Amino acid sequence: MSQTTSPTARLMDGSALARRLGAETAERAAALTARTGQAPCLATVLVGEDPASVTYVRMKRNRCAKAGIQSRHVALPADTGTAQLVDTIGGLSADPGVHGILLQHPVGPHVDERAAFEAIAPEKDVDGVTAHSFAAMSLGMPGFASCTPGGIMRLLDHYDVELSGKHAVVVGRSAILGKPAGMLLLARNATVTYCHSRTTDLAAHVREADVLIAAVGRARFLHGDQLKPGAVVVDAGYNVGNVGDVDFASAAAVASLITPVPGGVGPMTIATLLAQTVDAATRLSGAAG
Ligand SMILES: NC(=O)C1=CN([C@@H]2O[C@H](COP(=O)(O)OP(=O)(O)OC[C@H]3O[C@@H](n4cnc5c(N)ncnc54)[C@H](OP(=O)(O)O)[C@@H]3O)[C@@H](O)[C@H]2O)C=CC1
Ligand SMILES: Nc1nc(=O)c2c([nH]1)NC[C@@H]1CN(c3ccc(C(=O)N[C@@H](CCC(=O)O)C(=O)O)cc3)C=[N+]21
Repeated sequence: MSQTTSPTARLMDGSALARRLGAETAERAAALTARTGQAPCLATVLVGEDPASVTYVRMKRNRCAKAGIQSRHVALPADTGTAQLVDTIGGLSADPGVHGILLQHPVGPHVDERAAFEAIAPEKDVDGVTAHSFAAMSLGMPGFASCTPGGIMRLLDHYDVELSGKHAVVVGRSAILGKPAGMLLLARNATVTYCHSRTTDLAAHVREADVLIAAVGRARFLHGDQLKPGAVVVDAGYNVGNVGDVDFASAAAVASLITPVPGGVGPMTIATLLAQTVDAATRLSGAAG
């Protein structure tokens, strides 16, 4: 064994864990369909034709099909206004054939995305984007977790990452990622620091992180030389060219555990969405778990 080999972090394999969770979800979907005669159904709503968004939604629908979950796609033109979008989502909220609703973010600057999210009935908010879901999650009440943060927590738990008393630093504070990720870590007794575009001396905060969540949306924004040795690094970034927010090679030499991109947080997001869709369908059908 060479003394000069740099320590290499263990990978947190999101693809493998997502496959396991997916198989479990497929079993639950099949059992529910057999019991009720109706398969769980996820409605996906996409405004415009942004190529990345089109791809994500297609991935989600393919994954649904594999798990025995029906999906219903609603494609709206790019110039759809807030009122029309709210109306469409309101219709899906009231439709008994739909159990979960996903509005793909972002919807474009001319639409009030918050208003559109709030048109999702809380019991169908399987993507965990409504104020109701955020509050429930933050207060430890029953409800759907925001999918990406929920997937991150499943991954951290699977790899037995201790969170209590640890310093978790979340870089990013968006409504569907950074902010709820911090709330879930806080609920698990981590000491949480949020960093964002107005943070002064980001590097000083990042250096103190036992657990680092990168949710910035800038390719290779964070590097190994900024990390505390042995840190657990979760890269939620998914940027053009399929690269994360963390420079993987340099970070893997310093971290104890790290998520790859692709193959880390992304698959866990979709697996969480599907699991929560079956949860919603189970509750809405009145069938026992
Ligand atoms: N794998 C998955 O399932 C998912 C991946 N993503 C990926 O995660 C990344 C983030 O997405 P999302 O949260 O939606 O992005 P947003 O653009 O909504 O948020 C980015 C956040 O990063 C902060 N930020 C931007 N620049 C800096 C900087 N220089 N220093 C510190 N903070 C900064 C912003 O701060 P401020 O608030 O001050 O503007 C903001 O809070 C993207 O790469 C996206 O593709 C997103 C969702 C799911
Ligand atoms: N309301 C809403 N909810 C979201 O959860 C949401 C959203 N809007 N808008 C866009 C982002 C992005 N996102 C991804 C999900 C999975 C992968 C994923 O599975 N990626 C694979 C690679 C897939 C491939 O490119 O082949 C991986 O990382 O291994 C990536 C990105 C969810 N988002």
